[in-house]
Amino acid sequence: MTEKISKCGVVAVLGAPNAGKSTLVNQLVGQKVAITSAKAQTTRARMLGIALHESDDAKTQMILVDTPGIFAPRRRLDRAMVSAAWEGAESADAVLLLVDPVKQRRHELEPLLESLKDRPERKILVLNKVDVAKKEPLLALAQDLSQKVDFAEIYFVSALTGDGVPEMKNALAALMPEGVWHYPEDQVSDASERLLATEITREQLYQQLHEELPYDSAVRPEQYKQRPDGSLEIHQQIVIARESQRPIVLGKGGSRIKAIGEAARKDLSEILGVTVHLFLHVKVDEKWAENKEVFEEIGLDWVR
Ligand SMILES: Nc1nc2c(ncn2[C@@H]2O[C@H](COP(=O)(O)OP(=O)(O)OP(=O)(O)O)[C@@H](O)[C@H]2O)c(=O)[nH]1
Repeated sequence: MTEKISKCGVVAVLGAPNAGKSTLVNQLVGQKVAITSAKAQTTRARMLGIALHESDDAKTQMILVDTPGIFAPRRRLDRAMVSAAWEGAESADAVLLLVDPVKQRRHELEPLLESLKDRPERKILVLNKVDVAKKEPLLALAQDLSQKVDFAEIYFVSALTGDGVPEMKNALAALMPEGVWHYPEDQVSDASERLLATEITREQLYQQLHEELPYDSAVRPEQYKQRPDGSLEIHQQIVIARESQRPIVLGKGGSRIKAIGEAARKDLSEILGVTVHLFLHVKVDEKWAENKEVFEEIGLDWVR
């Protein structure tokens, strides 16, 4: 029996906020590594997912860079998100542009298309959400976008149901260069557990507070330690910008924060495969978004 060729490469996943990048990365990896939510701009940290692919002649490791949604930055926090996105796309072997054909406003894609145009990597256009999109406008959009950028391939998928994803994954794997794997076979993400844990809590904040959640909130890791029985004790701080936001997060008699903590704890226990004890504390810090230390803790570089 001949040995299979080893291949390894980086795929940058670009797209507007809410296009479904995190859902797609999770689908390609086969488990939850990036958080998803119905609210735009959820992805703050640059998270990696690692997808494996095997064909008749090759075993391929694809390092997926799940970039934060790209949009015109104003605040420092937003600028850091955008800078992290482009850093992710810097040395990729393929760039995948993911578009939500239902909600995406065409003109808002313009800056992204413009910057993609001259990039040297192979570019792949992926139109997402085919489970809810109508066929004719979808084809028209594909045609329109490929007039602007020279896409090597175009795929129609549903990141949610997985429809069309295996075909797209085959094509991506074929584009990866020969080389040794960068990560061990069982590793699915390079995000540290500490950071992943705060992302899980933040996902619950989004899900349970819906529109009431102040945009300028963050979850900071405080303590992360293993107890002698092997279980994990995790303390996190939910930072909000104003005292008036505290009752929203706490809920009546603390019921909200309790539900948030309970759901996050369950999710974390499942993902990490150990019993988790999660403690959440609410802190008011008007200036947290101007604090370098907080930025670094939540996995962002400090940009001016
Ligand atoms: N119907 C449908 N919904 C989808 C599909 N893919 C993603 N979604 C939904 O679209 C919303 C956004 O998905 P995310 O994966 O969080 O999007 P994102 O691009 O990572 O968003 P940011 O973190 O804001 O950059 C979620 O409610 C998903 O469930 C799909 O194929 N079909």
